[in-house]
Amino acid sequence: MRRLLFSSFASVRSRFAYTMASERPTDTRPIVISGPSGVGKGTLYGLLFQRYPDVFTLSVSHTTRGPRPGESDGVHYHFVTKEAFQALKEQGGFVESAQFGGNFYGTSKATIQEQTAKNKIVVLDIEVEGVKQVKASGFDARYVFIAPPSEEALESRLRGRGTESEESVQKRLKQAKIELDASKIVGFHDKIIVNDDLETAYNELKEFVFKPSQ
Ligand SMILES: Nc1ncnc2c1ncn2[C@@H]1O[C@H](COP(=O)(O)OP(=O)(O)OP(=O)(O)O)[C@@H](O)[C@H]1O
Repeated sequence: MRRLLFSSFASVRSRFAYTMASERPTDTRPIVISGPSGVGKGTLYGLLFQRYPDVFTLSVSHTTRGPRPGESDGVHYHFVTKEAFQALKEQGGFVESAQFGGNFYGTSKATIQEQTAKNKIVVLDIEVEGVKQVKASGFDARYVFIAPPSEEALESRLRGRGTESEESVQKRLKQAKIELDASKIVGFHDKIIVNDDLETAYNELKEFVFKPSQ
């Protein structure tokens, strides 16, 4: 859902001491993070990026929508035409792609390879359908699901963020049920983190990410 909104984590980040660390995980596979909108995915990986700026990076998606003011090509998105998107899709160039509101979005294999070549661990923030596609593509990654402590907490975070219309809140809560159902499939995710207390959830994420590869 990052595609709809790159979340602000300023309000919660002030609760943390700002420390930049230099360790690197030994497992450098991309990390796919999913979970319902408003659960705190962006907040959690935002903290990881803030503390390990040289280690992690968010995958830059392709989109056929036009840039919004302040967005630059290659930074916020790779802005492409529908024809170019379709051509890349036909060549099997995406690990996942989807359509929202008449526009196409996708994560290209080349983008992940380029970011990995820059010695970065790539984080993908995608919805459950995308996660299924990434898995089906045989792409080697680690899968993390961020769960809310309760449906009520999720609704209150979504409303508290102050970014959604009532219609959008309802749409996201409906989609949340689909995301939560996927989290119940045994083995679908490598790690499920309940984002109740932020610091505890962040530490769980960090611990998982830095867990030595088996
Ligand atoms: N543990 C927490 N306790 C209380 N509030 C939290 C916690 N984690 C995040 N929040 C708040 O919840 C709101 C939603 O968080 P965030 O925007 O990171 O969610 P998201 O999962 O990235 O959503 P989207 O998928 O829509 O981008 C934000 O206002 C954030 O500050």
